[in-house]
Amino acid sequence: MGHYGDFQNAIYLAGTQGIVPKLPVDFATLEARAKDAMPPAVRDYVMGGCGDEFTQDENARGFHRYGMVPRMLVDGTTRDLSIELFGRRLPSPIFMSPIGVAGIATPDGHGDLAAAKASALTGVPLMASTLSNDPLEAVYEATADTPAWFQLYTPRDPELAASLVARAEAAGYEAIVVTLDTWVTGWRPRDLNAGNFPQLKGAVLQNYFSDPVFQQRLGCAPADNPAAAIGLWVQSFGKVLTWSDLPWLRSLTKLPIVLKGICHPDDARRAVDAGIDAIFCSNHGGRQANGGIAAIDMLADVVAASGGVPVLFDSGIRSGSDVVKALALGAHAVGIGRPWLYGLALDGAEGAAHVLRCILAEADLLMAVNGCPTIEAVRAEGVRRL
Ligand SMILES: Cc1cc2nc3c(=O)[nH]c(=O)nc-3n(C[C@H](O)[C@H](O)[C@H](O)COP(=O)(O)O)c2cc1C
Ligand SMILES: O=C(O)C(=O)c1ccccc1
Repeated sequence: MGHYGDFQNAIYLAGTQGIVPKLPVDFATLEARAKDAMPPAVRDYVMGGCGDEFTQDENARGFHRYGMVPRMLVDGTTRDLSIELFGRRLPSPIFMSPIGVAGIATPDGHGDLAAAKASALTGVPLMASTLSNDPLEAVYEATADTPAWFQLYTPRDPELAASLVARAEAAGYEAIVVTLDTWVTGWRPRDLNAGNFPQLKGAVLQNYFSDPVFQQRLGCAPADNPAAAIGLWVQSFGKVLTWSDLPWLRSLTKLPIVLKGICHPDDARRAVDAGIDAIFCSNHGGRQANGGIAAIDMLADVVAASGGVPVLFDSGIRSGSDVVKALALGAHAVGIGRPWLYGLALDGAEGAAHVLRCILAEADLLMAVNGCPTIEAVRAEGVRRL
């Protein structure tokens, strides 16, 4: 339960004292500012996608194809944006999607801790990436009282996979999110033209370097032989998961398991039949495959196929209105990706928190204006396809 729209009052009130927000409240200006602020290697990696970035652009453009119709004479004085997920009541329906290079997006190299702090400041859960500049235990600590989930890039070495999952569970993460679409890297011209792949320079590999199984396989401390450590990471990364691996994944943890990267309703159905706890409809922000349909255009079908199992969604969310549209199309919770990273790059934890607050404020005010003060009402009202 939150009055997220109050953030707007605070901005206008500060304005009467001549104070304007440190960061922009809209995505376009934020992106332009972040573009200038990020070092080129981070900028290309974060802003770029696959091929000519058709799918990446379509993800955001796709939201223009849906419109809400306002309802009047509804008492929207108090709004309830809370949801229930993984046995918890969460104050809002948004979460921070995993971003593997957050660690190098702040000058101190501790962007993952700053992201976790933004989560703590806002109550918006962080889906912490396997690719991190700080070990997952430290990232979890920094999330404080806000629940956090661990995103798993499943290593080829089953014992290393088991170790990462066990560490995440022991640390306190409340779900394991298995990303399915990134066992091989998609064709990314911006990074290829610059010959830039941060992981190969040793960035964001701390979850591996701090892992006892990884260290045992390496035979020395990663710091003693960084080149060998990076080489072992290259060998370890990217298990090719198939349906037959789901029982093994299930055996690794008691936590809820989420599958990230499902866009086809048949895949959603099969995952639900296999006992998966939640589906994450996402095309990785157009970073893995170009030429694909906008993720938002598949959401309703995935929801219909999931038979009531919660469907998380991301890819192209840029504003509060995008969040509300995704909810109206049946998403249970909505992931924010690049926008929080841009906030983080501009002003650390405070910058990421600012972006999340803006998105929540817009969603809250939109629900008020549209006469849909609860998420149930948003879903019942739905959206029109233009
Ligand atoms: C720079 C960057 C790094 C990412 N790293 C990861 C990752 O480590 N794990 C993962 O599952 N998804 C990763 N993603 C994908 C996001 O979780 C999310 O699906 C995507 O950003 C959604 O698209 P949008 O940001 O354009 O809305 C990454 C995305 C970006 C932009
Ligand atoms: O950049 C990404 O989106 C990402 O998550 C990733 C991670 C490892 C290898 C390739 C891509």
